[in-house]
Amino acid sequence: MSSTSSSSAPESYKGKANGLGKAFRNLDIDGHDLPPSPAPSSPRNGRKYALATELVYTEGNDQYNASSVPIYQSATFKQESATGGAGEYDYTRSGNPTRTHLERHLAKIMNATRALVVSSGMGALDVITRLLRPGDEVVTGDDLYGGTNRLLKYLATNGGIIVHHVDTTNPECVRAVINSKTTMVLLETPTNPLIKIVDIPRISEVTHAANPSAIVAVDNTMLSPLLQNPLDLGADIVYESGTKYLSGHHDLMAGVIAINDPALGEKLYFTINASGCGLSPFDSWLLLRGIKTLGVRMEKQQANAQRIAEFLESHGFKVRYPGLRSHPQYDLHWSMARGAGAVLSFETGDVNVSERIVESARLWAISVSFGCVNSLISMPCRMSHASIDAKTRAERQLPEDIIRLCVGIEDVEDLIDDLSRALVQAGAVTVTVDNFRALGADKRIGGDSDEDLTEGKQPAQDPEAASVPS
Ligand SMILES: Cc1ncc(COP(=O)(O)O)c(C=O)c1O
Ligand SMILES: N[C@@H](CCSC[C@H](N)C(=O)O)C(=O)O
Repeated sequence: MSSTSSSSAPESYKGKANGLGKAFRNLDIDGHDLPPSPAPSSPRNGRKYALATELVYTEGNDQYNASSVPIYQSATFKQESATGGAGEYDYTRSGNPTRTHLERHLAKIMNATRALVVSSGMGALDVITRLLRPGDEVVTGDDLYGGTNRLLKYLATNGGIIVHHVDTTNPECVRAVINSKTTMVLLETPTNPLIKIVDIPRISEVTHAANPSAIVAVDNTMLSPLLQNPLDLGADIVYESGTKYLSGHHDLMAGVIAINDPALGEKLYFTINASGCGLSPFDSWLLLRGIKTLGVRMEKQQANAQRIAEFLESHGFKVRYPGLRSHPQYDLHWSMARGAGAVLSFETGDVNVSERIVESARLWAISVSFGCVNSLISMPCRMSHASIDAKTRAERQLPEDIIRLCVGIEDVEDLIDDLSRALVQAGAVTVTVDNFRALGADKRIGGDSDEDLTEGKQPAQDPEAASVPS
């Protein structure tokens, strides 16, 4: 698909077959190893299609040949006899045909032998962390989604788990804390919200060498299976918030877990059935529907994100986005992923200025989350990461002024216009006749002078008084 030939991709990468030679390597195409289902979603002819095709291609054996998998909106399924005559399904907490169909479809596109779907991304992490026992040690990053940090803190406080937050961009920092009690290494890449890149293959290698029974779990929410397959890179578990790119419309909550090890799959399934967090039939149907447009949505979203990132950088902002060559881990990112995604963050140097930008935007909705078709703007320290206390945020060097942009599928010129207006209105830029430049930009780039930048000129505060150069 054309996301592979995006202008952000390194030259050496362009023209590669989207990693699909590797994708589906572990696919059980006939479904023999998958849990039984009345609704197969793998092609019966066994043919592997390109990922963009597989996203939309499903097969079922519905009695009426329904093109859209039916929603089995039933809590119970009648049995044929009272004694051990359990059919394929008995109770929706334990299993439901719509959910199974979705799980098989996800296993296919996540290049896993088994996928499981639960009621939210945090629900997925909750299921995964129930593999831990008191005294176990977890190694994780120092830049993590706030909710992930919160759950780990809860487990450290109440569950007897020891959690090490280290700089996971440096595999040596991970190696330094791994010991025989390390049972899990939990990674995000790109991280939320600092967009740091973590070397999944290297950390998996280091972890498994130090402790072969330790599990490497990767949160792939930022990229989705369209752009990165952590299981192919050495991870043991991949999980995602289906609330984001997989569904794409912010109309449902879901979490997805994918694995290749059947024994691990059984343990995770046990927890889902025992705790009752399996995804409902209606949300399973809705998520399946969303997945079918993942390819086109992501392609447009990341093309827009690339333009926005370049726009902000060209006006002197410090931008974090792996599609920019200035990203310090650009090569590492592209060695693992097939695209840069559509989340970026930038800094203004002033929390109040950032707040004004966010509040001045009109097209960009002030909202947490990402992956939606609509563009969103947020201040992570006040919103998605507010559950990390201010002291910890400071220790982990999370800039209070950071603004996160989650780019949607709108017309990119409209997005740039709206952002430009918000920057001017917020006084985040110095405006000249035909340009504008981030305040403090020249200090950041080592005093480079800019012909267009008038020394000492006051930033425009009045939106109506400022025209918006592009
Ligand atoms: C990277 C990441 N992982 C996991 C989650 C949790 O997902 P959910 O909101 O679906 O519980 C989120 C956001 O909420 C996230 O940003
Ligand atoms: N109030 C919520 C905040 C959810 S943040 C959602 C998303 N992961 C993001 O990064 O924007 C909470 O406390 O969890």
